[in-house]
Amino acid sequence: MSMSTAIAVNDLSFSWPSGSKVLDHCSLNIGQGEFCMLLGANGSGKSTLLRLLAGLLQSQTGQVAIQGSVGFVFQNPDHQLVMPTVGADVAFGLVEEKLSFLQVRQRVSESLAAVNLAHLQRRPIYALSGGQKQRVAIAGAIARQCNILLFDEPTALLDLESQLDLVEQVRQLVKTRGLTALWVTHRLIELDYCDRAFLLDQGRVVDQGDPQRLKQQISSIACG
Ligand SMILES: Nc1ncnc2c1ncn2[C@@H]1O[C@H](COP(=O)(O)OP(=O)(O)OP(=O)(O)O)[C@@H](O)[C@H]1O
Repeated sequence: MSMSTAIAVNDLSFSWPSGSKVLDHCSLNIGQGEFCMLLGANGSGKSTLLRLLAGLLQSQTGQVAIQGSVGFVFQNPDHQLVMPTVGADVAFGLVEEKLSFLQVRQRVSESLAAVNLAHLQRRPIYALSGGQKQRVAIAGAIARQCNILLFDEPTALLDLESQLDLVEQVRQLVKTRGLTALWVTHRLIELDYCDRAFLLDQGRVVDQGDPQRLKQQISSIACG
């Protein structure tokens, strides 16, 4: 079966002006409809890679090809939710698009329903749990019709129950809507939810494939 490529990274390198090399001839491919995870030690270049994919940073050498539009979900939702209420925040992401009032209302309610938050549309952001805030950020990306979702340690601030709720929800969204997702994590239990995983070390993909194999390998390194 051939699968079309949603994210292609080819021989990508990136250094900060200070000279430290963060990505070093990094390559990976992700097919449309895949839920992939990216693992690696602190400083291995995971966040930098996501920022290059999202166009928030420019690479010096190598290529990035993205089929579609990218939505980004950060570790701390308080850095990305800007409006006072749930519905207003999702609508705010649509200001650049030429939509009628009714179209905006439709997109907001449809995207909140997709993350099971339809009942919280009028709720102030400050009154949400961490997991609910992350779902508002995801609804924002869905409202903008992003087909590629990048997650930078989205569960780092969540307790175990909300962590597993979120990753399960993202898996369902990816599978029911044919989205593509790349999810950075340090929490190995989350590997149970993805299709494929990549291990980054010193700015290069050093291993990739079956998440359960990678999980065993990483936990044996961590314990050994
Ligand atoms: N704005 C910046 N200027 C200079 N160096 C930076 C900047 N941002 C990150 N770095 C450095 O780039 C390297 C890679 O950082 P990056 O955040 O991509 O790693 P990471 O794998 O996401 O790590 P973590 O798991 O800790 O989030 C680190 O050594 C970091 O100190």
